[in-house]
Order: sequence, then C-alpha cells, then structure tokens
Amino acid sequence: MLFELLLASAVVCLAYNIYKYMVRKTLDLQGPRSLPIIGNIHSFIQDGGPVWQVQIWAKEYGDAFKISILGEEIVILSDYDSIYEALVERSNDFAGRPYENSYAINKWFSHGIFTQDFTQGFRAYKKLGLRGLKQHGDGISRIVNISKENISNTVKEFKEENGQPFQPHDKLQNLLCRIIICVLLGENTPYKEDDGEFARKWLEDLEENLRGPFFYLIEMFPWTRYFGNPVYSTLNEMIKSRNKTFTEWIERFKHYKQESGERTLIKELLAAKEDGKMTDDGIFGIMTDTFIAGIFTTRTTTSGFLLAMMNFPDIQSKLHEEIDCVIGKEQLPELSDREKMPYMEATILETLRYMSMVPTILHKTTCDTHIAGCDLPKNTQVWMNLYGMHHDKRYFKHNPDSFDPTRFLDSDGHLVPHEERKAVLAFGAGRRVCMGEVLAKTRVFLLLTQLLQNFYFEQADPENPVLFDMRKFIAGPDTLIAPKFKIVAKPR
Ligand code: HEM
Repeated sequence: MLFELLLASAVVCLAYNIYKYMVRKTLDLQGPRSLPIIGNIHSFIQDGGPVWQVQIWAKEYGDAFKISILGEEIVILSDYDSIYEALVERSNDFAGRPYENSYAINKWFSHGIFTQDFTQGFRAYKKLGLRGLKQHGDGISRIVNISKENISNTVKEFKEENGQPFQPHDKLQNLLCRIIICVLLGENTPYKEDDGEFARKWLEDLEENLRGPFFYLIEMFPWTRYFGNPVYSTLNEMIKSRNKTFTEWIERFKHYKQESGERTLIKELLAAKEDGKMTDDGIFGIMTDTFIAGIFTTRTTTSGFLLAMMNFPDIQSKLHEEIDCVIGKEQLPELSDREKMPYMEATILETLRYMSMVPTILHKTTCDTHIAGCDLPKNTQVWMNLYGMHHDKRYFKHNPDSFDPTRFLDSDGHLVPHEERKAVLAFGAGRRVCMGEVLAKTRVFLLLTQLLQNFYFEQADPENPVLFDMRKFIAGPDTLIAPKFKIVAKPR
C-alpha cells in the first residue's frame, strides 16, 4: 500500500513537471538547447558540476542567457553592469532566493537567513544576525581579540611541525571553528575538544553529500527521498546531530553567560525568542548559517592563499618584506596595519577574485521586472555568474586567468581606486550581501599576516607540486572547496 502511495505521488510530481513544461512562457533570451521536461540538468551532472558548465555556456551565449531546469527557465548573468544593476541598483527586485527544486535540500537544513526568500521574516533575521555578529565599533575589537588569541595557537601548531610536510586543513578548520564558537557563545563560554570533532565530521559529511548524482537527484526531485536516496538519510542524521550539539551549546552558553556582560549572537537570538520574534528553528537556522559560512568559506580562502604562496615565491617574498617593514618580527599584527599594507590587501583581493569560491549566487525576482533588455516575471530565478565576471578580460585586463596581485596596485605600489576594482564582488552586494563580510576580512587579514610573519611556505614535494588550479577544487552546488594538500612551513 505504502509503495503504491509513493508511486502515485511520484507520478503526480512528474505530471506537475510535465504540466509546467507545457504551459511555460519562454523568456526572450538565447541559451543552450534543452531536452523536453528535464531541460539542461544532464549537463550539470557531467564535467564537475554546474560551475564549469556555466562558464562554457557564458562563452557561447554571452552576458545574459537562459537555461531550463524541469520546465523552469533560469536567467544567468555574467557581466558587471547587469550583475550590479540586479544586486545593487534594483536590489529589491532581485533579492528573492529560489526555493522550489533547487535549494530544497538546504531548506530542510536551515530556516535561517541564507535560504529564506526576501520576506519580512528574512529582513528581521538578517538584522538580528548582523547585530549579533557585531562587526563595527567595539564589536570589531572583540573579533580582533578573539581572532588574535586563537591565531597565536595555530602559529604554535604550525611551528610544532618542525618544517616537515603536513596538511594545514584540520588546523585551519579548528582555528576557524574556535573563533566561530566564540562569536556565537562568547569569550567566557569554554570550547570543548568535542566541538572540533563535531565540526570536522559534520562539515566533512556536508562536503561529501552536497554534490554528486544523488544530491542533484534529490534537489530536482525531492520525492526521491522516499525511494531510498542515500543523501537524504545522511542529511537526516546530520540534522539530528546538529540539533543535539547546538542544544548543548545553548545550554553551555546559559550556564556561563552570568559571568559576562558580553553581547553574542546566541544572546541576541535568545532575547528575540523571549520577545516572540524568533523560533527554535530560526535559532538553529541562523546558527547553521554562521557555522557553515563562518568555517567553509574562510578555510577555503586561507587554503587558497597558502596554495598561492607555495606556487609564487616572488609574491611571498614581497609580502615578507612588507610585513617586516610595517610590523616587524616581534609585534602581533593589528587591524590598523591593514591600510599600511597595500601588497597584502592586493594579494587577498586577488585570492578572492581568482578563486571566486562562491562562483554563482542564486537569486529570484520578487516582482515583474527586467534585466539586460529582457522582461522577467515575478519568481524568475536569476543566477549571477561571479566566477565568470571575475575572470573576464573586460574588467581584469591583464590575463584574468593568472594570479597577479599587482593588477590591484598602481605604479607607486598603492591600491588602485575602488572604481578600478569594483568588479570584485566576492561577498555579493545589496540586500543579500554576505552577513559575515567584515568578520571574514578581519580574520583573513590577521591570520594570513601572522602566518607569513612566522613562516616561509613551500611545496611539500617540489617534484610533484600542488598547483593553484581552481579545477582541482571540489565543486559543491554553490561553493568551490579547497582540496586537502600538504605544505612545508619553515620558521623565519
Ligand atoms: C571569505 C569568506 C566569505 C565569502 C567569500 C563569502 C561570500 C558570500 C557570498 C558571495 C554570499 C551570497 C550573496 C548573495 O546571495 O547575493 C554570502 C552570503 C552569506 N554569507 Fe558569506 N562569505 C564569507 C564568509 C562568511 C562568514 C564568516 C559568515 C558568517 C559568520 C557568512 C555568512 C553569510 C550569510 C548568512 C549569507 C546569506 C546572506 C543573505 O542571504 O542575505 N559569510 N557570502
């Protein structure tokens, strides 16, 4: 009986997709040929996932083109003018998040900020999240203090490797996990070894499961979960273990909060719940967003930077010179050193551009609107191809596929004016801009500067060098994740 019911619901879903295909109105844009009903999905499963396929299409069909997925037409933008217009100039029109089919899986995970559509609820959550992260005024000093203490531990761990090859992956992840737990729970709430183990296992499972055919199958046909899709059962287990750990974190926070007047993200969320403005799902959702985005993104960025150091010793030497001149060998880096270190700023900017670790951002129109000369009905998915824009000759004239921080420096070694680097939108912009941009930039600067102050980074095996090649990164649905690699950190 159960099987018949499941089969019947699968048939209804399929019939709905066929109906959507039959009644679809087509957008006035060109794009790759698509198959009936499934559209272009099959192209996503091959050749490393959607990111690289989108680049191939963008070269063929231009700055604005359309693809089709299960009867739904999706617009893909790749040029700065249209992306800026959609993200910033007419931000409200394009601030929706697609939910149906794509992102469905994230939605089960998180009722937080990232996956929410552009509703009143979203706006209230984002405001709360931003307030809880406190990335301005004395909030920045707090982030700096938390970061500095933890970074010094990581430097010590790197030193303990005695110049022998090791994988920096877990050490970086532990560091970022400690910082995020501090940001969430406050400085007085102790970190436990189990926290790092939970993060390691949980994020590894996430990386493993948010890609591959079973993932795309469940994204497109959520009902395949009833037919034993293995991704679904793993994700269910992950949700259970997340709920258990987050509940324990909240209890731990409640236990220690008396000792501190510090404002933390959890404190904001619990206060909002008391005022009836937040649900338990919302709290777990915002914690999940902060946990995932706060670790994955920065781990990938710092790993990418280390790969650049191993591959471009000249760039590393220039950074060493700048650090020695501005900070010296004894002082710890301060955030105020940033403005005196244009070469470091340019190298971080180049890392964000070159990697484009969030290569495509997925938005949806919130009303009938238009872009690139094309009328778009409400609820049209619009994907911004940040990777394509970041590797476009029109905005990055000197070989955009090469890693070259000097593209952001003038002849006197100063950072070029904002106008000349405006096409780097690694954190997005407008209504859906990254919630942790300031936190991320602060941590990345302090961490990388302190690492370079202490070490020369070299290839672990010069005969078989690990290249800084984005095609070797793991392509998830909306992020590129650095692979694990070995490095040598020679004390300076
Ligand atoms: C190098 C590090 C990071 C990069 C490159 C990055 C990049 C991005 C990008 C491109 C978006 C999507 C914008 C859009 O959809 O238009 C985003 C969204 C978001 N990021 Fe980050 N991020 C980073 C670090 C962080 C950190 C540290 C946190 C939190 C602690 C964070 C939290 C979020 C959240 C909650 C959103 C969703 C915002 C919304 O939907 O309105 N991110 N990020």
